Amino acid sequence: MIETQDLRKEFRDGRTTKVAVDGLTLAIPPGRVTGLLGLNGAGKTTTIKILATLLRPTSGTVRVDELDPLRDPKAVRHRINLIAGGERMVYARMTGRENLWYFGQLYDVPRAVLGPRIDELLALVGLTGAAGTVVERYSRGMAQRLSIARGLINDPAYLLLDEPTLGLDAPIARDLRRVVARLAAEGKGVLLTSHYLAEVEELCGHVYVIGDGRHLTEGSPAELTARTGGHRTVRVTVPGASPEVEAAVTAFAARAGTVAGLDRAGDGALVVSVSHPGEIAGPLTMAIVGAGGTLAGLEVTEPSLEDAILALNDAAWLVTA
Ligand SMILES: Nc1ncnc2c1ncn2[C@@H]1O[C@H](COP(=O)(O)OP(=O)(O)OP(=O)(O)O)[C@@H](O)[C@H]1O
Repeated sequence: MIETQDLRKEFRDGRTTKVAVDGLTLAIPPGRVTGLLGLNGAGKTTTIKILATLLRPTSGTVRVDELDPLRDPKAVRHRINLIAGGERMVYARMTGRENLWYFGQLYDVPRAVLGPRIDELLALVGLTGAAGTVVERYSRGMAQRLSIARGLINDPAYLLLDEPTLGLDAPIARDLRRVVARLAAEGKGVLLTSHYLAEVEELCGHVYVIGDGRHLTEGSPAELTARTGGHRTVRVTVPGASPEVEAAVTAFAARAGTVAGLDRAGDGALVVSVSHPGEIAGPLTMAIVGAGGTLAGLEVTEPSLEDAILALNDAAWLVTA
């Protein structure tokens, strides 16, 4: 388990002090993808750099399987690895395989282990065929996949992923997500920051939301969405709807404390759309059927984590403004 307690990082620049991380207490257990979310400048990268032993915290503690990175940096570095999507973390003049040899030797991976591990990792990220090609001839997606393999070369127990799919095409990003999910399923602890909330929603079992370096909230993506009062939208199509149906829908929405969207489709069918935090699909359809309408289609869109985070950030602004 990686645990932080009251982590704080200040950057001093002349007379001004910027508090990038302000009292964060986090847990990153094995076997789960843990998300770290926040707007630009929230303190995500600084936190990850502290966990990766690249920055010293101003105060607070970090423990990696009970080890203190300040006292035992070498042992900690053997347990963790960092992959930052925005940065080129491999050498352009070397081939994929040479890069992995190089980084494996930096981590003191025994030669007998390193050879087979490199083959496995190249296969995992789909670069077996390009292993002998110099990286400057790789596409951006290939270089990023090699960075993932590089991040696994020391077989870390914990993987710190800072925007791993940044700028990648959708199919390549999807492949990477599969790799990340598999690694967590196999027992690795993963910390993920990402601007793609759908990615966080798909992968993370638990998410910390931070703003201005401070803890705002945490929970599973579903819990966060529910807690911030996200609205689910119900869309119902009613062919040949009478004015009574329209009136019944409007009255139902008013009783539920919302407003119904009423549109006519090309074929004259009434398309009703109602947003509400509660379970309203059932009562809405009963109101329609009760007024003599028939249903041709029903679609429920769940509230997204994106809505939840935006709501949280608005709330944080209100508190700090
Ligand atoms: N070396 C530094 N010196 C001074 N200020 C810094 C330094 N590094 C980061 N900061 C500041 O600390 C705050 C947090 O930055 P950080 O990069 O951790 O945020 P982030 O959440 O990763 O943002 P982004 O989503 O834009 O990557 C920002 O206000 C940033 O300007």
